[in-house]
Amino acid sequence: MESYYPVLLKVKGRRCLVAGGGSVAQRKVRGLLEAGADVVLAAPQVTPRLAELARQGDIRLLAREYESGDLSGAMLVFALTDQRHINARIAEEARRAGIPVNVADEGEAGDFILPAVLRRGPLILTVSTSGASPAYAGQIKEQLDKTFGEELGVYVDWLGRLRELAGRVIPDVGLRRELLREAVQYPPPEDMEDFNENRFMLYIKELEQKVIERGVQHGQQDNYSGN
Ligand SMILES: C[C@@]1(CC(=O)O)c2cc3[nH]c(cc4nc(cc5[nH]c(cc(n2)[C@H]1CCC(=O)O)[C@@](C)(CC(=O)O)[C@@H]5CCC(=O)O)C(CC(=O)O)=C4CCC(=O)O)c(CCC(=O)O)c3CC(=O)O
Ligand SMILES: NC(=O)C1=CN([C@@H]2O[C@H](COP(=O)(O)OP(=O)(O)OC[C@H]3O[C@@H](n4cnc5c(N)ncnc54)[C@H](O)[C@@H]3O)[C@@H](O)[C@H]2O)C=CC1
Repeated sequence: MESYYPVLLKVKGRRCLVAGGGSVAQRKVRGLLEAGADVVLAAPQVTPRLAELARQGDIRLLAREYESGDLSGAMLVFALTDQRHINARIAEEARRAGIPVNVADEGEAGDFILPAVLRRGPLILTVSTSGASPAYAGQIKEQLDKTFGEELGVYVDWLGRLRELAGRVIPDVGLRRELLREAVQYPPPEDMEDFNENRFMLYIKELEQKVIERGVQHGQQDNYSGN
């Protein structure tokens, strides 16, 4: 079994070439669009949903078989046809062009594989079995879906704003770090929708006070090292 290296890629506005227009392509295109990719899809037949996306202008459809050269200028390539030899040919062309490729019918033949993905605003939970059992990755995602509600997205958004604010108002790196670690010990506040900067400042002050008190207890109030 391969040992894969997980990353989160920035694909916004970047061209991603998808060959194939079946249910697998539909799932992967949805993930690409969620991340703002510029999707070009080559396939003689596509699902109704993919046809609709093309009609709406959300993806560019080349309504024909994949042709050599279609992948030029792409950041990522997806070989998702039901023709094993075609997928292998596309993977070979991508490799020659130095473009990472995902191969649907033989994961290990590609350069990268996709995890099951659950999004809650900026919080992204991903699950992979390294190709051992895609169905199990999907099942764990379903379990996470029940555990992690939509409010987690609001909470993480809020933590992002707290962090941005802390960056502006707390120059001391060590204190800031203590504070931000402390902040995630809090349960999500009930009234996050009523967020305003004053409330935020109160929250930060409260946390800051806690950190300082703890520093005093340990006789380290002037000794935040930032490490
Ligand atoms: C290697 C990988 C490469 C890649 O596609 O990137 C790959 C490869 C293959 N999948 C196959 C089959 C199935 N794939 C799914 C579902 C998903 N497959 C996904 C990823 C991956 N699939 C990568 C590994 C990820 C990992 O292991 O963690 C998910 C997680 C993400 C996504 O696709 O977006 C998505 C779930 C998303 C969700 O639920 O949210 C189901 C379940 C279903 O359809 O309900 C089945 C049938 C049951 C089964 O086989 O388990 C086959 C055999 C094809 C054949 O028989 O011809 C191959 C070929 C091979 O084994 O190499
Ligand atoms: N990686 C994964 O998560 C999974 C992978 N698979 C594999 O992925 C393959 C595709 O699965 P589905 O989408 O369900 O198949 P599908 O049969 O629904 O769709 C196949 C698509 O490939 C297109 N196609 C055929 N020849 C082509 C060519 N020369 N150029 C461009 N497009 C071409 C067809 O027009 C069609 O749109 C399956 O053969 C299977 O081996 C299947 C399930 C999950």
